[in-house]
Amino acid sequence: MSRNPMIVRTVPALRRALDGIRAKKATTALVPTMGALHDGHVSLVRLAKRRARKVIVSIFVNPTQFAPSEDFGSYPRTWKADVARLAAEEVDLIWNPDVKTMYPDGFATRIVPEGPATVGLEDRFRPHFFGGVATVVGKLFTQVRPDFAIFGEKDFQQLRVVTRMARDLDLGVKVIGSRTVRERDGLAMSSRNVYLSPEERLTAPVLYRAMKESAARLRAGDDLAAAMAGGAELIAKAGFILDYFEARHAETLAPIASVKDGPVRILVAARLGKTRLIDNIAV
Ligand SMILES: Nc1ncnc2c1ncn2[C@@H]1O[C@H](COP(=O)(O)OP(=O)(O)OP(=O)(O)O)[C@@H](O)[C@H]1O
Ligand SMILES: CC(C)(CO)[C@@H](O)C(=O)[O-]
Ligand code: BAL
Repeated sequence: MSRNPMIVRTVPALRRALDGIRAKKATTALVPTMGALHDGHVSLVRLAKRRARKVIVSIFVNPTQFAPSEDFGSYPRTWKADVARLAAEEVDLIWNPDVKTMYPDGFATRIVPEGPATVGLEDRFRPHFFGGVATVVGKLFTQVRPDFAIFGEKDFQQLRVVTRMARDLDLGVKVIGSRTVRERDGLAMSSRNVYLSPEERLTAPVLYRAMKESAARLRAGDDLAAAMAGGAELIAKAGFILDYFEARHAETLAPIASVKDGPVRILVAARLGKTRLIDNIAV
């Protein structure tokens, strides 16, 4: 079955659509995306449907989370295919503002997250990133005012930062994390995977294999530094340029010295040719 979602592009049209939904006292869940949808995004939509009666998906490639040297201009844009996928999932509303709608002339306000979840990892290599994400997600939450918002664990640090922001600013949104969907060979699905050459695509699952190997060593009682160095070496040998390969506390994202320091998550970011991939797993 397939049902065409309503598509809105201006704030007044969004308000009218949401008034209609709220008049029916329906609960709402928002799935923020940058489009180029894949099965990972679809899994978020399906979780949203289980949580709420009405599902809103935003599609907006947010310029403020890209550095000038990054891929904002070339980021994959697949509008028609995205709408077809969301129709097949019977999504109710697509919120698709343009850049001028989100950032009108004179826009001069930013949400700057701080605290342990923002220390290191992505923030070290993309220092502009969480300010851009928090600002746009803060706007999306105030525009849509959903009961729930679904984010993927694939972007684990983002999930933690957004959860904290929603609480800190009393945005009234319950942020829910959804597990990472992988290709059959373990590679985490990502819109940027289309950048990989056929040869790089064969190498890319090494990230997941390295995390699994380090996790197994940690579970077997290996020293944390040694287990992490082993994983990092595998990744470098496969031809990646490693940004980070770290074990952190799964809740606070604080650095840890031993697996006894709490539930542990391994997080990785590495570049293969011109493609930067990130991933993480629980230990
Ligand atoms: N493989 C996946 N499994 C589960 N959720 C995912 C997956 N990939 C992305 N998501 C989630 O989808 C939401 C939208 O992400 P986005 O549109 O940036 O897609 P992406 O595939 O992560 O793209 P990118 O290549 O830019 O990282 C985010 O909450 C993200 O964590
Ligand atoms: C949350 C998000 C939609 C904000 O632009 C983006 O960072 C993403 O797609 O993960
Ligand atoms: N999925 C995270 C969005 C970004 O890398 O810009």
